Amino acid sequence: MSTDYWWQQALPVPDMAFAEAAGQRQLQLTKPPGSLGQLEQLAAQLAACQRRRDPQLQRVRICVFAGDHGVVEEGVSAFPQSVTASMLANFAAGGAAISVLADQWGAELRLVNLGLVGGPCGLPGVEDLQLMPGTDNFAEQPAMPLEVCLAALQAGREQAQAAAAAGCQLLIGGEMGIGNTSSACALASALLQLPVAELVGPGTGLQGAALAHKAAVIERALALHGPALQGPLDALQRLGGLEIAALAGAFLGAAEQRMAVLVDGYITTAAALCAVRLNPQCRPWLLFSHRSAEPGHVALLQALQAQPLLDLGMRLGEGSGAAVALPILRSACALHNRMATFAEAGVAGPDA
Ligand SMILES: O=C(O)c1ccc[n+]([C@@H]2O[C@H](COP(=O)([O-])O)[C@@H](O)[C@H]2O)c1
Ligand SMILES: Cc1cc2nc[nH]c2cc1C
Repeated sequence: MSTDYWWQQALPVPDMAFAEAAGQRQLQLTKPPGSLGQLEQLAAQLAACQRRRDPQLQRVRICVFAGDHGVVEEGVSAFPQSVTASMLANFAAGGAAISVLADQWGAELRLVNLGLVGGPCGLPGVEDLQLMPGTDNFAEQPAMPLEVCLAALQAGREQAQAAAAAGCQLLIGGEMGIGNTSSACALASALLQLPVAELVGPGTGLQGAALAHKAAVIERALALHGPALQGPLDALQRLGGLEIAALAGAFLGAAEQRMAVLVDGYITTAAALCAVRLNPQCRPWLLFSHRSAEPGHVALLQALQAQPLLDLGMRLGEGSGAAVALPILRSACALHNRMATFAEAGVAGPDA
Protein backbone atom coordinates (compact mmCIF):
# COMPACT_ATOMS: atom_id res chain seq x y z
CA MET A 1 0.00 0.00 0.00
CA SER A 2 1.43 3.37 -0.92
CA THR A 3 1.05 6.43 1.27
CA ASP A 4 0.53 9.94 -0.03
CA TYR A 5 2.90 12.47 1.47
CA TRP A 6 2.45 16.23 1.44
CA TRP A 7 5.50 16.83 -0.76
CA GLN A 8 4.13 14.62 -3.53
CA GLN A 9 1.53 17.18 -4.57
CA ALA A 10 2.19 19.28 -7.68
CA LEU A 11 4.36 22.25 -6.74
CA PRO A 12 4.01 25.74 -8.24
CA VAL A 13 6.34 26.68 -11.07
CA PRO A 14 8.06 30.06 -11.33
CA ASP A 15 6.29 32.27 -13.89
CA MET A 16 8.65 32.37 -16.85
CA ALA A 17 6.74 35.28 -18.44
CA PHE A 18 8.32 37.46 -15.72
CA ALA A 19 11.75 36.03 -16.49
CA GLU A 20 11.23 36.80 -20.16
CA ALA A 21 10.13 40.39 -19.38
CA ALA A 22 13.14 40.78 -17.07
CA GLY A 23 15.44 39.67 -19.89
CA GLN A 24 13.88 42.29 -22.18
CA ARG A 25 14.35 45.01 -19.57
CA GLN A 26 17.99 44.04 -19.06
CA LEU A 27 18.56 44.70 -22.79
CA GLN A 28 17.25 48.26 -22.33
CA LEU A 29 19.34 49.17 -19.29
CA THR A 30 22.31 51.50 -19.77
CA LYS A 31 25.03 48.87 -20.20
CA PRO A 32 26.23 46.63 -22.99
CA PRO A 33 23.84 43.66 -23.29
CA GLY A 34 24.87 40.82 -21.01
CA SER A 35 27.53 42.88 -19.23
CA LEU A 36 26.12 42.16 -15.77
CA GLY A 37 26.69 38.48 -16.41
CA GLN A 38 24.98 36.12 -13.98
CA LEU A 39 23.41 39.06 -12.13
CA GLU A 40 21.04 39.42 -15.08
CA GLN A 41 19.83 35.81 -14.84
CA LEU A 42 19.55 36.06 -11.05
CA ALA A 43 17.23 39.06 -11.32
CA ALA A 44 15.16 37.24 -13.95
CA GLN A 45 14.91 34.09 -11.83
CA LEU A 46 13.82 36.08 -8.77
CA ALA A 47 11.29 38.00 -10.90
CA ALA A 48 9.84 34.68 -12.06
CA CYS A 49 9.70 33.28 -8.51
CA GLN A 50 8.12 36.43 -7.08
CA ARG A 51 5.89 37.08 -10.11
CA ARG A 52 6.84 40.71 -10.11
CA ARG A 53 8.76 42.97 -12.47
CA ASP A 54 10.84 44.40 -9.63
CA PRO A 55 12.05 41.49 -7.47
CA GLN A 56 12.59 42.39 -3.81
CA LEU A 57 14.89 40.99 -1.14
CA GLN A 58 14.26 43.27 1.82
CA ARG A 59 12.93 40.46 3.97
CA VAL A 60 15.18 37.45 4.11
CA ARG A 61 14.90 34.72 6.72
CA ILE A 62 17.72 32.42 7.75
CA CYS A 63 16.53 29.24 9.49
CA VAL A 64 19.31 27.28 11.17
CA PHE A 65 18.33 23.72 12.04
CA ALA A 66 20.39 21.89 14.65
CA GLY A 67 20.59 18.23 15.54
CA ASP A 68 22.97 15.72 17.06
CA HIS A 69 24.27 12.63 15.31
CA GLY A 70 24.64 9.19 16.86
CA VAL A 71 27.36 8.30 14.37
CA VAL A 72 29.72 10.63 16.27
CA GLU A 73 30.36 7.71 18.67
CA GLU A 74 32.35 6.14 15.80
CA GLY A 75 34.93 8.94 15.94
CA VAL A 76 34.01 10.65 12.64
CA SER A 77 34.41 14.30 13.66
CA ALA A 78 37.33 16.44 14.76
CA PHE A 79 35.09 18.06 17.41
CA PRO A 80 33.09 16.71 20.36
CA GLN A 81 29.34 16.27 20.13
CA SER A 82 28.73 18.91 22.81
CA VAL A 83 29.66 21.59 20.26
CA THR A 84 26.26 21.24 18.53
CA ALA A 85 24.39 22.47 21.62
CA SER A 86 26.98 25.03 22.65
CA MET A 87 27.11 26.54 19.16
CA LEU A 88 23.32 26.81 19.20
CA ALA A 89 23.72 28.91 22.35
CA ASN A 90 26.40 30.94 20.55
CA PHE A 91 24.02 31.53 17.60
CA ALA A 92 21.39 32.80 20.06
CA ALA A 93 23.90 34.98 21.91
CA GLY A 94 25.04 36.66 18.68
CA GLY A 95 28.62 35.41 18.66
CA ALA A 96 28.59 32.92 15.78
CA ALA A 97 29.44 33.67 12.15
CA ILE A 98 25.80 33.37 11.10
CA SER A 99 24.71 35.70 13.92
CA VAL A 100 27.13 38.36 12.69
CA LEU A 101 26.19 37.91 9.02
CA ALA A 102 22.44 37.93 9.70
CA ASP A 103 22.89 41.12 11.68
CA GLN A 104 25.16 42.66 9.04
CA TRP A 105 22.69 42.09 6.21
CA GLY A 106 19.50 42.66 8.17
CA ALA A 107 18.25 39.09 7.76
CA GLU A 108 15.96 37.45 10.31
CA LEU A 109 17.58 34.55 12.13
CA ARG A 110 15.48 31.61 13.34
CA LEU A 111 17.02 28.81 15.38
CA VAL A 112 15.43 25.38 15.61
CA ASN A 113 16.60 22.47 17.77
CA LEU A 114 15.43 19.22 16.17
CA GLY A 115 17.13 16.93 18.69
CA LEU A 116 20.16 17.19 20.95
CA VAL A 117 21.77 14.45 23.05
CA GLY A 118 21.49 16.64 26.14
CA GLY A 119 17.76 17.24 25.70
CA PRO A 120 15.95 20.50 24.97
CA CYS A 121 18.32 23.43 25.08
CA GLY A 122 15.86 25.72 26.85
CA LEU A 123 17.39 28.85 25.39
CA PRO A 124 15.41 31.98 24.64
CA GLY A 125 15.32 32.45 20.88
CA VAL A 126 15.51 28.74 20.09
CA GLU A 127 12.51 26.70 19.01
CA ASP A 128 12.97 23.49 21.00
CA LEU A 129 11.30 20.73 19.00
CA GLN A 130 13.57 17.96 20.37
CA LEU A 131 12.11 15.15 18.23
CA MET A 132 14.55 12.63 19.70
CA PRO A 133 17.82 12.84 21.68
CA GLY A 134 19.95 13.04 18.54
CA THR A 135 19.84 10.44 15.80
CA ASP A 136 20.87 6.83 16.38
CA ASN A 137 24.21 5.69 15.00
CA PHE A 138 23.45 5.03 11.32
CA ALA A 139 26.43 2.70 11.03
CA GLU A 140 24.52 0.33 13.35
CA GLN A 141 20.81 1.00 12.74
CA PRO A 142 18.48 3.47 10.98
CA ALA A 143 19.26 7.02 12.04
CA MET A 144 15.66 7.68 13.06
CA PRO A 145 12.22 6.11 13.03
CA LEU A 146 10.08 6.96 10.00
CA GLU A 147 7.66 9.02 12.13
CA VAL A 148 10.53 11.17 13.37
CA CYS A 149 11.79 11.70 9.83
CA LEU A 150 8.30 12.77 8.77
CA ALA A 151 8.09 15.12 11.77
CA ALA A 152 11.44 16.69 10.87
CA LEU A 153 10.33 17.21 7.26
CA GLN A 154 7.11 18.79 8.54
CA ALA A 155 9.04 21.02 10.96
CA GLY A 156 11.07 22.38 8.05
CA ARG A 157 7.93 22.88 5.99
CA GLU A 158 6.37 24.86 8.83
CA GLN A 159 9.41 27.14 9.01
CA ALA A 160 8.97 27.89 5.28
CA GLN A 161 5.26 28.50 5.80
CA ALA A 162 5.98 30.89 8.68
CA ALA A 163 8.59 32.75 6.62
CA ALA A 164 6.17 33.13 3.71
CA ALA A 165 3.35 34.22 6.02
CA ALA A 166 5.66 36.90 7.44
CA GLY A 167 6.27 38.21 3.91
CA CYS A 168 9.83 36.95 3.48
CA GLN A 169 11.04 36.96 -0.10
CA LEU A 170 13.92 34.51 0.30
CA LEU A 171 14.70 31.61 2.60
CA ILE A 172 18.22 30.61 3.60
CA GLY A 173 18.61 27.22 5.26
CA GLY A 174 21.49 26.62 7.61
CA GLU A 175 22.52 23.69 9.79
CA MET A 176 24.55 22.84 12.85
CA GLY A 177 25.33 19.26 13.75
CA ILE A 178 28.62 17.70 14.74
CA GLY A 179 28.96 14.59 12.56
CA ASN A 180 26.63 15.77 9.82
CA THR A 181 29.23 15.68 7.02
CA SER A 182 29.20 11.88 7.51
CA SER A 183 25.45 11.88 7.08
CA ALA A 184 25.66 14.16 4.03
CA CYS A 185 28.35 11.96 2.51
CA ALA A 186 26.31 8.78 3.06
CA LEU A 187 23.23 10.41 1.52
CA ALA A 188 25.22 11.65 -1.47
CA SER A 189 26.78 8.24 -2.02
CA ALA A 190 23.42 6.45 -1.79
CA LEU A 191 21.47 8.90 -3.95
CA LEU A 192 24.16 9.50 -6.58
CA GLN A 193 25.48 5.95 -6.60
CA LEU A 194 29.02 7.27 -6.22
CA PRO A 195 31.79 5.72 -4.13
CA VAL A 196 32.35 7.12 -0.64
CA ALA A 197 36.01 7.74 -1.51
CA GLU A 198 34.90 10.36 -4.08
CA LEU A 199 32.64 12.16 -1.63
CA VAL A 200 34.16 11.95 1.83
CA GLY A 201 36.03 14.92 3.25
CA PRO A 202 37.52 16.46 6.38
CA GLY A 203 34.35 18.17 7.66
CA THR A 204 35.51 20.11 10.71
CA GLY A 205 39.10 18.99 10.07
CA LEU A 206 39.81 15.24 9.96
CA GLN A 207 42.97 14.20 8.15
CA GLY A 208 44.98 11.11 7.30
CA ALA A 209 44.07 7.92 9.17
CA ALA A 210 41.13 9.60 10.90
CA LEU A 211 39.66 10.56 7.53
CA ALA A 212 40.18 7.01 6.22
CA HIS A 213 38.37 5.72 9.32
CA LYS A 214 35.45 8.10 8.63
CA ALA A 215 35.21 6.72 5.07
CA ALA A 216 35.24 3.14 6.39
CA VAL A 217 32.43 3.91 8.87
CA ILE A 218 30.28 5.40 6.08
CA GLU A 219 30.99 2.43 3.82
CA ARG A 220 30.01 0.05 6.61
CA ALA A 221 26.75 1.96 7.05
CA LEU A 222 25.95 1.85 3.34
CA ALA A 223 26.60 -1.90 3.27
CA LEU A 224 24.31 -2.34 6.30
CA HIS A 225 21.40 -0.38 4.81
CA GLY A 226 22.09 -1.21 1.14
CA PRO A 227 19.02 -3.19 0.10
CA ALA A 228 16.69 -1.04 2.22
CA LEU A 229 17.74 2.22 0.54
CA GLN A 230 14.95 2.23 -2.01
CA GLY A 231 14.38 5.94 -2.40
CA PRO A 232 15.04 9.40 -0.94
CA LEU A 233 12.73 8.95 2.06
CA ASP A 234 14.44 5.66 3.01
CA ALA A 235 17.81 7.36 2.60
CA LEU A 236 16.82 10.31 4.82
CA GLN A 237 15.39 8.07 7.51
CA ARG A 238 18.31 5.64 7.55
CA LEU A 239 21.28 7.93 6.85
CA GLY A 240 20.01 11.41 7.47
CA GLY A 241 20.23 13.87 10.25
CA LEU A 242 17.23 15.48 11.88
CA GLU A 243 18.44 18.88 10.65
CA ILE A 244 18.99 17.52 7.14
CA ALA A 245 15.42 16.19 6.99
CA ALA A 246 14.14 19.54 8.29
CA LEU A 247 16.14 21.37 5.60
CA ALA A 248 14.67 19.11 2.90
CA GLY A 249 11.20 19.88 4.28
CA ALA A 250 11.98 23.60 4.34
CA PHE A 251 13.12 23.56 0.69
CA LEU A 252 10.01 21.66 -0.42
CA GLY A 253 7.89 23.93 1.76
CA ALA A 254 9.46 27.04 0.24
CA ALA A 255 8.56 25.81 -3.25
CA GLU A 256 5.04 25.13 -2.02
CA GLN A 257 4.92 28.75 -0.80
CA ARG A 258 6.43 30.17 -4.03
CA MET A 259 9.47 31.35 -2.10
CA ALA A 260 12.99 31.22 -3.52
CA VAL A 261 15.71 29.49 -1.50
CA LEU A 262 19.41 30.28 -1.31
CA VAL A 263 21.22 27.01 -0.58
CA ASP A 264 24.40 27.08 1.52
CA GLY A 265 27.15 24.42 1.49
CA TYR A 266 27.78 20.68 1.52
CA ILE A 267 25.19 19.54 4.05
CA THR A 268 22.44 21.87 2.84
CA THR A 269 23.10 20.78 -0.75
CA ALA A 270 22.74 17.13 0.32
CA ALA A 271 19.40 18.17 1.84
CA ALA A 272 18.53 19.96 -1.41
CA LEU A 273 19.27 16.75 -3.34
CA CYS A 274 16.93 14.84 -1.00
CA ALA A 275 14.24 17.50 -1.57
CA VAL A 276 14.66 17.35 -5.35
CA ARG A 277 14.50 13.54 -5.29
CA LEU A 278 11.34 13.73 -3.15
CA ASN A 279 9.79 16.14 -5.64
CA PRO A 280 11.85 17.34 -8.65
CA GLN A 281 9.45 20.28 -9.07
CA CYS A 282 11.14 22.09 -6.19
CA ARG A 283 14.36 22.47 -8.19
CA PRO A 284 13.52 25.79 -9.98
CA TRP A 285 13.06 27.49 -6.58
CA LEU A 286 16.64 26.77 -5.51
CA LEU A 287 19.60 29.13 -6.00
CA PHE A 288 23.08 28.02 -4.97
CA SER A 289 25.33 30.38 -3.08
CA HIS A 290 28.82 28.88 -2.98
CA ARG A 291 31.02 25.89 -3.49
CA SER A 292 32.18 24.48 -0.19
CA ALA A 293 35.75 23.32 0.32
CA GLU A 294 34.33 19.91 1.28
CA PRO A 295 35.40 17.84 -1.76
CA GLY A 296 32.10 15.98 -2.21
CA HIS A 297 30.18 19.20 -2.75
CA VAL A 298 31.14 19.30 -6.44
CA ALA A 299 29.34 16.02 -7.20
CA LEU A 300 26.20 17.20 -5.42
CA LEU A 301 26.20 20.50 -7.31
CA GLN A 302 26.74 18.70 -10.62
CA ALA A 303 23.88 16.29 -9.93
CA LEU A 304 21.62 19.29 -9.30
CA GLN A 305 23.00 21.16 -12.33
CA ALA A 306 23.76 24.00 -9.96
CA GLN A 307 26.19 26.83 -10.60
CA PRO A 308 27.12 28.38 -7.28
CA LEU A 309 27.90 32.08 -7.16
CA LEU A 310 31.01 31.99 -4.98
CA ASP A 311 34.03 29.79 -4.36
CA LEU A 312 35.72 31.17 -1.26
CA GLY A 313 37.00 27.95 0.27
CA MET A 314 34.37 28.22 3.01
CA ARG A 315 33.32 25.06 4.90
CA LEU A 316 31.52 26.38 7.92
CA GLY A 317 27.84 25.63 7.38
CA GLU A 318 25.29 27.52 9.54
CA GLY A 319 23.99 29.14 6.31
CA SER A 320 27.11 31.33 6.32
CA GLY A 321 28.04 30.92 2.64
CA ALA A 322 24.51 31.82 1.62
CA ALA A 323 24.53 34.86 3.91
CA VAL A 324 27.78 36.02 2.29
CA ALA A 325 26.17 35.65 -1.16
CA LEU A 326 23.00 37.52 -0.17
CA PRO A 327 24.32 41.01 -1.04
CA ILE A 328 25.11 39.76 -4.56
CA LEU A 329 21.46 38.81 -5.00
CA ARG A 330 20.45 42.16 -3.57
CA SER A 331 22.72 43.96 -6.02
CA ALA A 332 21.19 41.96 -8.88
CA CYS A 333 17.72 43.20 -7.82
CA ALA A 334 18.80 46.81 -7.21
CA LEU A 335 20.47 47.04 -10.62
CA HIS A 336 17.52 45.44 -12.37
CA ASN A 337 14.96 47.64 -10.64
CA ARG A 338 16.76 50.99 -10.49
CA MET A 339 19.11 51.41 -13.43
CA ALA A 340 18.00 53.83 -16.13
CA THR A 341 17.11 52.60 -19.58
CA PHE A 342 18.85 54.00 -22.67
CA ALA A 343 15.67 55.95 -23.46
CA GLU A 344 15.36 57.39 -19.94
CA ALA A 345 19.00 58.47 -19.78
CA GLY A 346 19.25 59.69 -23.36
CA VAL A 347 22.16 57.35 -24.00
CA ALA A 348 22.55 55.87 -27.47
CA GLY A 349 21.76 52.16 -27.47
CA PRO A 350 23.70 49.45 -29.28
CA ASP A 351 24.01 49.83 -33.06
CA ALA A 352 21.33 47.74 -34.74
O1 LIG B 1 28.46 23.50 4.86
C1 LIG B 1 29.57 22.98 4.62
O2 LIG B 1 30.04 22.97 3.48
C2 LIG B 1 30.32 22.36 5.78
C3 LIG B 1 31.47 21.63 5.54
C4 LIG B 1 32.14 21.08 6.61
C5 LIG B 1 31.64 21.24 7.92
N1 LIG B 1 30.51 21.95 8.14
C6 LIG B 1 29.99 22.13 9.52
O3 LIG B 1 30.73 21.32 10.41
C7 LIG B 1 29.91 20.43 11.13
C8 LIG B 1 30.04 19.04 10.60
O4 LIG B 1 31.36 18.62 10.49
P1 LIG B 1 31.80 17.20 11.07
O5 LIG B 1 33.27 17.12 10.84
O6 LIG B 1 31.44 17.22 12.53
O7 LIG B 1 31.01 16.19 10.30
C9 LIG B 1 28.50 20.92 10.96
O8 LIG B 1 28.10 21.68 12.06
C10 LIG B 1 28.53 21.74 9.69
O9 LIG B 1 27.74 22.89 9.80
C11 LIG B 1 29.87 22.51 7.08
C1 LIG C 1 33.14 25.64 16.35
C2 LIG C 1 32.25 25.09 15.26
C3 LIG C 1 31.30 25.93 14.64
C4 LIG C 1 30.47 25.41 13.65
N1 LIG C 1 29.50 25.94 12.90
C5 LIG C 1 29.00 25.01 12.12
N2 LIG C 1 29.64 23.89 12.33
C6 LIG C 1 30.57 24.07 13.27
C7 LIG C 1 31.49 23.24 13.87
C8 LIG C 1 32.34 23.75 14.85
C9 LIG C 1 33.35 22.84 15.48
